[in-house]
Formats: sequence, C-alpha cells, structure tokens
Amino acid sequence: FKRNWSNHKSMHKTQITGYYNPFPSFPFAGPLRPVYPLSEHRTLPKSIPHPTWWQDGDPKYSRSLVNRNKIDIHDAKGIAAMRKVCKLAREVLDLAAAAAKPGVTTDFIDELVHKACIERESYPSPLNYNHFPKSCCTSVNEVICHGIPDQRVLLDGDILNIDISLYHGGYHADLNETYYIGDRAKADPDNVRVVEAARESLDEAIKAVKPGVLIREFGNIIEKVAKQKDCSVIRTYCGHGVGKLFHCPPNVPHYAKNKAVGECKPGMTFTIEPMIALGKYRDITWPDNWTSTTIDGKRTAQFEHTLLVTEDGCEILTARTADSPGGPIP
Ligand SMILES: COc1cccc(Cn2ccc3cc(C(=O)NO)cnc32)c1
Ligand SMILES: [Co+2]
Ligand SMILES: [Co+2]
Ligand SMILES: [Co+2]
Repeated sequence: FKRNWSNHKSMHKTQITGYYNPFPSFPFAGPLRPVYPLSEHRTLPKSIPHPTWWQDGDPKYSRSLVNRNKIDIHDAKGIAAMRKVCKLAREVLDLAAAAAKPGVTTDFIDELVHKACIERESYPSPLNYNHFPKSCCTSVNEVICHGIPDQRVLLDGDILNIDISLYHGGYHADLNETYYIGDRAKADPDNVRVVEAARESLDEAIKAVKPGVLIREFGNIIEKVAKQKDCSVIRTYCGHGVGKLFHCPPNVPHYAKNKAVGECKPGMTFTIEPMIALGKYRDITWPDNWTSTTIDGKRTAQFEHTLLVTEDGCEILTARTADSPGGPIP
C-alpha cells in the first residue's frame, strides 16, 4: 500500500502561492525525519529456525474465530523454552543499550542486534514481520514505536527506545527499554518525567499480575501513574500474548476503563508495554507506513517485559540482570 502523495505536492504549491498551510511539515509532527538509505536486507544462516514470515512477510496466523480470545497456558516444557528465549532477548537488549551512544546510528544498533541474535541461534522476530524491514525497532524522541533503524546519528539529549524480540526454540520473547543518550545527569527534566513515568507505570502494573486479576485492570494502574506525572497514555498500541506466536491473545490495553477480555491464569505469558507521552495521546504514522509518532511531536517513552503468571504472582521473564547497563536516574 503506497500513499498517494500527489495532493501533498499541491499543498506545497498553495504554500508558495500564499495560502496558509497549518501543517507545513505534515505528516512529520516533530523535528525528527528518516535518514535514508536503509541498509541492505539482513539474512540469517538457514541452520537457525525461521518463523513463518521470514520469506513472504505473512505471519499466517490463521486464527479460527472460536479461538479469538483463547489464551495459551504453557506446560513445563513451554515455560522452560520461554525462560530461555527471554534470557537471550535480555542479553541482546543489554548489548544494544551499551552501544547506544551519541554519534552511533540506529542502523548500527540494528546490525549489532542482528549479529547478537545469530550468535544466540535466534531469529530477530520483527525481521520481515508484516514486511517490517529491520531486526529491531529503534524509536527516538517523538516516535511512539516501530521506529525503523536508519542512518540517523544518535544525539546527546535524545531518548531512544530499543524494542527487541527473539524467536528461539519455537517461542518468542519481547521486551524494550528507553535510554537517555549522552550525559544522563544533564538530561532534560521533561525527558526524565516521561521516561520515569513509563518505567514506573510498567513496574506498578507488574506488581498487580497474579492469578484472577483481570487483564483490563492494568490500564487503570498505568494511567494513574501517567496522570500523576502529567503525562498521557497512548491508546493505539497494546500489550499482547507472546509465546509460540509473536502476537496472540490477550490484548492488553494500557489506558484506564478499557474493555479487555481475560484474566490472569498460571502458565500464561504476555507483555505489558506502556507508551507514555508528554503531550497528546493521539498518534500519526510516517509515509514509511511503520513509524508512529505523537500527533503533537512531543516526546514519548516505553518499557516492555514478557511476563509469566505463576501460582502466586508473576515472573518477569525478561528481567534485568546484575550486569544490565543503564537504569533509573538516581
Ligand atoms: C501491520 O501493522 C503493523 C504496524 C507496525 C508494526 C507491525 C509489525 N511489527 C514490527 C515490529 C513489531 C513489534 C511489535 C511489538 O509487540 N513490540 O513490542 C509489534 N508489531 C511489530 C505491523
Ligand atoms: Co513534501
Ligand atoms: Co516489543
Ligand atoms: Co510487544
């Protein structure tokens, strides 16, 4: 699907002939622009198991209507596989985070992620998923999610979200974090407010995960934290079941008073991945049909974990380890 940009040029013409154009940079709501060309399509050795979409981009998730809301409960083997792929995904995210410095391009981060996946006999799940062009998502400043790694150089003062998903042993892991680029001690107070609101809203939601809790409860918790920090909650993108499939039930909205279906039961695995914004919650997508930004160009931050519901609570399968870099500003 290619947008028809012919009227776009006419908008520029009217600009030159003096008509007022309220959105001169449409559809770029903030200062960020893509920096092309994207690097060559990356591949993996065929010895590494590939998901269904590696070649034609189609997940082929033939979901029968009956199972529309059925949430998978993993057996011991499945739980062991999820622990393994989530540990590998955490290692890859930590390697990417350590490289995220001023002067480095997001494409370099993607190349590092791709190689780290191969070293771990894992496929980077986003690669060619619905035709997504790269092996991870790198979302800078006003980008909410699904940022495409390109030739843009990271700048001191940027905030960068790196979203990693791995496919290993027949199961997917999914996690992301937002990092301060450059001197964290000099980070803009608004950057700190939105990043720490996202971090804290996820942490508070995770504390509530245990058998019997309704999936729709997490949005109430997340929105309460966001509002306390004078931030908004993005509504378009939700957390999701993750396991044998990259995306499956339950759908996990991050906003209050949502109508999500389902309750937590031991053995299910899903992500909670709140996207929090300094300004309006509405989103707009770039002409690349992937990159989603806030409608007002204000900055946004996200954190994501893959969680396992246990008999008495939850296990954060993608938890940081002792040698994970970064972390909250003290
Ligand atoms: C068809 O519509 C879309 C639109 C945007 C993106 C994609 C495909 N896609 C690619 C990477 C990716 C990551 C996640 C994720 O859960 N992150 O936590 C979700 N979707 C993803 C499809
Ligand atoms: Co133009
Ligand atoms: Co993710
Ligand atoms: Co996700």
